[in-house]
Amino acid sequence: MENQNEWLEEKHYLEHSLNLIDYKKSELLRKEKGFKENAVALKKSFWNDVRVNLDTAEDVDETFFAIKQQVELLSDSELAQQRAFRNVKVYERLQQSPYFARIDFLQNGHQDPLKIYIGVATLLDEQDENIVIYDWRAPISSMYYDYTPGDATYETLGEEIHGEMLLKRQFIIKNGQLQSMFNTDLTIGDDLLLDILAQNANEHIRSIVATIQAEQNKIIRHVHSRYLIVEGVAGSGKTAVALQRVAYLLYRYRNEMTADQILLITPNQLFNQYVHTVLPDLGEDNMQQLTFIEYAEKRLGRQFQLEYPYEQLEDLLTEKNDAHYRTKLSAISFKASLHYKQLMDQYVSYLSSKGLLFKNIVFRGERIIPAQAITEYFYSFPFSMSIPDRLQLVKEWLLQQLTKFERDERRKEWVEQEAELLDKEDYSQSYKELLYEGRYTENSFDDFDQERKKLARQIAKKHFKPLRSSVNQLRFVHILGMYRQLFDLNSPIHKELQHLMPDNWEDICQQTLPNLAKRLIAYEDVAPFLYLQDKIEGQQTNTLIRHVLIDEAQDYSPFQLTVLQQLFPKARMTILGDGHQTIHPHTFSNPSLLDPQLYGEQAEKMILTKSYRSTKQIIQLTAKILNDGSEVEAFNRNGPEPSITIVPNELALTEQIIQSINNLSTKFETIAVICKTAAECSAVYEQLSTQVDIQLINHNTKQFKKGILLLPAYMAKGIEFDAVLIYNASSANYSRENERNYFYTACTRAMHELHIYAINKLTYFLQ
Ligand SMILES: Nc1ncnc2c1ncn2[C@@H]1O[C@H](COP(=O)(O)OP(=O)(O)OP(=O)(O)O)[C@@H](O)[C@H]1O
Repeated sequence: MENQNEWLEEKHYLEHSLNLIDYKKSELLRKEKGFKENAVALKKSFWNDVRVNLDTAEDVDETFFAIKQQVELLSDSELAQQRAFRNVKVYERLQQSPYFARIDFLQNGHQDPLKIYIGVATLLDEQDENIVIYDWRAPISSMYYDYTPGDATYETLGEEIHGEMLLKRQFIIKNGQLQSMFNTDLTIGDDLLLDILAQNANEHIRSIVATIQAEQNKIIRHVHSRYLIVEGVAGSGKTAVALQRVAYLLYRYRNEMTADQILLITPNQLFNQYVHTVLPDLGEDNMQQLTFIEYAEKRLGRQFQLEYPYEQLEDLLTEKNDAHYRTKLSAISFKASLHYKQLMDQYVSYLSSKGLLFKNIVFRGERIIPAQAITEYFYSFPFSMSIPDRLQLVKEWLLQQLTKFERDERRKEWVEQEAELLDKEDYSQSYKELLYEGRYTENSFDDFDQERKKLARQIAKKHFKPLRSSVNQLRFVHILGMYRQLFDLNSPIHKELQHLMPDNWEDICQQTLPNLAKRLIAYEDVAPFLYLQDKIEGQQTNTLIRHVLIDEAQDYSPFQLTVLQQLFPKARMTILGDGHQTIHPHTFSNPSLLDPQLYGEQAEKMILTKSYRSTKQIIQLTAKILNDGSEVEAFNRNGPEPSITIVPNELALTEQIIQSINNLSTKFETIAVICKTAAECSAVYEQLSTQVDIQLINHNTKQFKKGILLLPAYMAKGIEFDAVLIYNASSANYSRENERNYFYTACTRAMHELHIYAINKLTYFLQ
């Protein structure tokens, strides 16, 4: 009976909330309509309300301010309309499921407990006085995630509030209907979590707002240190937590920070799509998302060809020759290290007094300012001036020189010839300009002369424009030449910096120079190249970004971190990763971004040891791959034992895989066949695509649909699937110790079932 009463009481509260949401939404729609009409009216009457008078300087000022005022009115009105529109969307979301939990809290010293209903946004009553639903990010809501009924505390405005949690209740509300509710003694009801984790995989990661775990809640709400490092085992919710954290920061700093001031650095475009729906689901605008190589492309892509991270990986994973493999690996590791940064710093200080390289300035095939002259001018300034400051002066000087050259060119024959070839339009344009300048009188003797001069000026200016623009962009500085110079064993720099170079520097030079000769910047050279460019041309910064989150941080090098720190000097950072999933070679034998020592005293580290993605059986098997005694705590969810099948040849392997896909398709929506490389995927696709409907995923894929997928392990990074089939985990295919993490990453993508196949002999990672 008591239960029946509680059910009715909750149904009543839900009804009341839904009515209130309806009322608030219609009020807002009414207001939004008003804002819209206002904006339209303002646009219509814009010029009626502005008296344009440009007679005197005062009139110009007055006109300017009148226009400015109108623009401000219009943008206020449009902003209010946008805000209202966004809030309507929030109400629409609340209409589906207004809240997911309730806690009753009796604060020490108070008489009556407070009933706190928790949802994805705040809902106030008609008078906007009382809170009907609390936002999950409100300080008081924190207790839902942190405590079981009993003593509970939360912090608000720097003060700790103590009391007792009398009730903790969870609801499942769908389409505005109360479907179930249950009181719980556990921090977050295991049953609800189990239910959620047992669901099928999705094309997008889901919001975990109703089931955030206490250890995750700490990360989401942490605001004290500049750098927050989160090291968590595979499937522990790092990505999910990162997204909830963004939503939390947007709420907590709602008057100071907007979504476009937060940047999530991701491994690839596929991952970008995988995560991009969570914030809108939580009622927030999306943050910016960027991959490191995309940033580098923006800076260097027009002048150079860049090697992409997947290309570097493919290259190494397919390298059969052990000696080549070792050399490549050691070059990559060194270039990712802070030793290399030190070498680069020394190099830059060397360049301050000699060795800076410039390009000749060439006009119409003729060298008009030789590089040597630029060098002399540059080094005529005191060495105490920074290189970027001196370059600014060189730039000004070059622009002046170009003005002189431009003036001389006007009198040259090629200009006259070009003037004769001009069409009517150019003539009439120059005629109009002369009239405007008052130099064309229509009855003066020198009108023709004036026009000729004007055209000559125009032609010369047009031809010098690209040159000016490249001088303005400091293109006369030969960054590639200077980077190349570093690897020239005959250059004096080699002697100067030899003490900072590793023993195999000669091998490194041999590997690097052919690429640079082709204007190809290898992935391991990208961050150092950008670093050198910034040291010479001046630091590029983005001070707008206030928070940077780096997901899969184990795959970034210390050098890349330096570049990012310098690029975003005002940003705090959340760095999330798992050392066991390090797959990019530049991070081998370098300090990990998950090491707080890289950041000094401003860093705090939190650890997540429990995995939520996979069944207990999958976690037990994948933990064996690690082979270093690390513990992965499994959430208690059971499923079938993973299988390991050894087959004699490729034909048998294809048969087995097809059979398995057919079986699994009856239970699951997303099944992934994971190969080692894209090259292997292409070959397998040939065999499988004739028999099953399979999507081949490669580095160009931006989105995947539910179904059967075929992809290399590095593309599966950060993503998960109902069932995973590992294609050929043979000892021949996975034989290098460096590939252990790679193999682990592939296997840990499975949520419910994992099936491993190998030709002849299983990789020793699983023996
Ligand atoms: N508190 C939670 N409630 C519900 N689901 C959760 C929770 N925490 C994690 N999950 C689920 O566990 C799965 C793994 O989460 P996520 O991808 O964020 O883990 P990860 O640590 O980033 O994994 P990896 O490092 O292996 O890529 C996701 O399906 C996520 O929704």
